[in-house]
Amino acid sequence: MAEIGKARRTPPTVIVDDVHVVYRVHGSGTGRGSATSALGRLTTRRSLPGTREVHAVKGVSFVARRGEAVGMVGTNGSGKSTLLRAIAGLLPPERGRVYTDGQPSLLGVNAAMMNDLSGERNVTLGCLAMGMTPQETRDRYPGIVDFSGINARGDFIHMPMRTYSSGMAARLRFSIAAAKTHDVLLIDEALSTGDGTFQRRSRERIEQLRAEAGTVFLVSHNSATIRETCDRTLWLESGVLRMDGATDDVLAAYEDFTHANPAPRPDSASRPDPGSRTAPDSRADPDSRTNSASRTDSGSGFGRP
Ligand SMILES: Nc1ncnc2c1ncn2[C@@H]1O[C@H](COP(=O)(O)OP(=O)(O)OP(=O)(O)O)[C@@H](O)[C@H]1O
Repeated sequence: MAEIGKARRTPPTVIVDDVHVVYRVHGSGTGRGSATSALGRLTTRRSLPGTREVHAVKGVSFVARRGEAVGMVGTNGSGKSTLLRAIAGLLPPERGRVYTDGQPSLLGVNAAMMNDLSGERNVTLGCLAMGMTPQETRDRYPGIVDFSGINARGDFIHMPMRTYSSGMAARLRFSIAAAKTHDVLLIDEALSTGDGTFQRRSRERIEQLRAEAGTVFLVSHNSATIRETCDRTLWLESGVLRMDGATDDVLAAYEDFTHANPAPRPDSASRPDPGSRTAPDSRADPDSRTNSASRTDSGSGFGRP
């Protein structure tokens, strides 16, 4: 477990101890089965015949400390988002434990917002959901709208969110989440959306959040973003933590790896590496997925949503 320089002296905020996360994908079996047989499987914890398991995170351990911004890199399907969700307490580990000091907040580009409601209503709901009082919500509202830049080209904040571009929606989501000081803020690719100006503002806000004693995790495929934001980086590959260290060292090793192992071209998609990727159809149908929840071993520090 690598720990970086001066951060070693500050208290830990996240301890990930030998965490494994397994997805169970149902739907490749032949019939639906009876209620009695389903009940039997529940009580004996046997899987449905035809259930596929995806071992997305395999024995990952590390400690993150107050004031650190930790990048997370890895090729597609390497387990970065899954690990973030496990740290956020949204996916129970199959094995191992996650301990957090304070409430982790996951900010992903897919975080739920109400598309039929206006940006304004979403800001209010988001602030209340993060635990702000109605008065705090009213006080922060103008700052959030300003930060997002949503109104730069007209009065979009009063329009339904479904009229926003994906970049605008991501900016508003980031602005809502960044309005609060988080103990542990988990950001999944949020900075890669939005224009250059917004990305710069986001980086500055992450710096402030760090200074305000939080810990920030940032998943991104953009090495420049990771380099500018994080001084420590974790590299995940096929669910395994391959490297944990200073960002420059980890990115150099990761970039060597991706040059030596370029991503498969679309015409070779018919020959996937069965060890590293799930068949695409298992991600396509949300109803066919069940997250492994047979055993919840996560630490007591979690506030479950
Ligand atoms: N809900 C799910 N059900 C089944 N398998 C899943 C689910 N979500 C992710 N997976 C699988 O788990 C593995 C890790 O996926 P994950 O999304 O964590 O990777 P990632 O590193 O974030 O990928 P990317 O960089 O493409 O966003 C992949 O094999 C993926 O297909």
